[in-house]
Amino acid sequence: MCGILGLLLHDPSIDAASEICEGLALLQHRGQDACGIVTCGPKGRFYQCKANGMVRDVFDASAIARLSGGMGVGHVRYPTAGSSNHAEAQPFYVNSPYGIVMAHNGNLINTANLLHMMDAVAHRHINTTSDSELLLNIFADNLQKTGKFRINEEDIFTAVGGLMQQVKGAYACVAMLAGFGIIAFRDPNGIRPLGMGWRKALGGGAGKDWLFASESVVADASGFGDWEDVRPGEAIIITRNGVTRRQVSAPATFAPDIFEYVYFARPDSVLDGVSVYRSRMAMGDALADEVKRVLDEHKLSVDVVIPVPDTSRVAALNLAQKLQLPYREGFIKNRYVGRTFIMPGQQMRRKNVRKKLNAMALEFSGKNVLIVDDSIVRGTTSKEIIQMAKDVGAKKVIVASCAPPIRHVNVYGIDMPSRVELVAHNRTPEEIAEAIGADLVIFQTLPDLVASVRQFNPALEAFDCSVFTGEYVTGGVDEAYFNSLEDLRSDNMKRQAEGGGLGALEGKGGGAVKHDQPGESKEMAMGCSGPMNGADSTVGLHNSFSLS
Ligand SMILES: O=P(O)(O)OC[C@H]1O[C@H](OP(=O)(O)OP(=O)(O)O)[C@H](O)[C@@H]1O
Ligand SMILES: NC(=O)CC[C@H](N)C(=O)O
Ligand SMILES: [Mg+2]
Repeated sequence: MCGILGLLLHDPSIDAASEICEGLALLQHRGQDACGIVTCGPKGRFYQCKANGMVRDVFDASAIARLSGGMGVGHVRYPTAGSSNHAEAQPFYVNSPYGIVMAHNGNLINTANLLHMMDAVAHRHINTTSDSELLLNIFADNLQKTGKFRINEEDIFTAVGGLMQQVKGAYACVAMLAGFGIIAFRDPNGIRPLGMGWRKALGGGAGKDWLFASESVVADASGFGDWEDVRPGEAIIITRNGVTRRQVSAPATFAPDIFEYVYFARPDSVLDGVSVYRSRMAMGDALADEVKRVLDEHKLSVDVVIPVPDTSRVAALNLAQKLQLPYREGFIKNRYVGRTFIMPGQQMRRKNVRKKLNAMALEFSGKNVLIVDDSIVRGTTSKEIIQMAKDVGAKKVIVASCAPPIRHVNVYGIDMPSRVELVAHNRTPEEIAEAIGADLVIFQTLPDLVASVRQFNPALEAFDCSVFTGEYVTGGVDEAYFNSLEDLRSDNMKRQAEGGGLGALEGKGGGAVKHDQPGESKEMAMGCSGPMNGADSTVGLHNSFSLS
């Protein structure tokens, strides 16, 4: 899950970079691997800074000062395709037919066909294994087909409409056209979130500043109001002359990813008309009923409810209140360690659970504890914390999950590529309990989870629940696809790829990408030096491209 952001200030003499940076920090929970900002300054010149790392590490005051211009696009990355190499940090840039940059949240599922098309038909070079670079090139190719020296809104809508017919998968995108404006669009199923808001222009006057962001929390923090969601299959263009929007794809089932509400989004965000916070409260209420039923069935009682910081707190508190049980913060979190689930390797994830959480003996010792988490995916967190609870004297450890068992891979922007890594895959709840060392595991039912979200916006027809059901709303996902995904992205393969250099991952990336040209590593091509970039090679990826 990545975070994307686009900002257009009415007054081009005010730099947008510092606000984009603050906004990205608010989206940090969506991606911790890499981040980037590209701004567009006078004469349509782009300025870029992107690298691996968290927002606070990549952008210091001098980096921000170099990012000139009153509009820009930003990204925080959690890789789901390609590699973690900094060459795949976003936004991506192409210089033909116009200067275009793009930030993408989601994951494409027909990349092999698209790569072939880019190579054999469009003759465009894709320099990384990122599906997002591919997506940008498809957009650019569609613009190129207009054959125009200068394009207009109509051409852009046509290009995005064409892209929506060519591309399968999940994509919420914010693009920027040099000297023109910002374009946002969302796939026809609206799988990944994206919204927009405006405020009175900084610097006064009658104009408006415009913001696009993955989550509404960014708008709250920077004074943007009238937040509304980009509609599935819609494209919106913002220039300094105003807003134009168009439904560019035929209607499809609107199916936002329910896992956004379970885990990904911040509780203070509102996505597609549903407060994430309220939905998590409802998840806690519904789970309380299921917990009561199962405990009665097993003739078990619980002394205390303990959340797993951070995400499960909201639900756990409601659950405890409904069951009239004490709620205690038995695990204390080191606030300086990020989210573990979105870390890239299993070893790192396991080590970080221990670094991040500490069990307080006084809340566990001699008690039957009910630990509540939002989800159990690989079981990394639950396995470690159950052991920690037992080490400090818990009598019985029962785990309750706000989400049903996750038995299927995610292909839409969450890095769950391998069935065998999922602790619930091919296991019954009893077997899951055994695998993670719990005395009992209790899962939310899928109808209860769906109702917890939908009750706040009955207009939502459906949700992407593929990780629970194995049903994929876009189609185009079959056994062969799962096998190839597993071959490419399972933890095992990632480890081997790290050991064997980038080639190991890239070799499977699809026929069109020519990674094996002698003497040209990906890093050289996209990194700090070389013909495309400007000066400043010593400071990482800060540079500017001249469009003249
Ligand atoms: O079964 P697993 O593979 O361990 O994945 C599930 C866990 O990972 C997430 O926590 P994370 O630490 O990423 O973030 P949080 O602090 O927001 O809860 C999630 O909230 C669960 O606790
Ligand atoms: N999680 C995401 O949205 C990832 C975006 C894109 N697929 C990447 O790997 O960079
Ligand atoms: Mg957690």
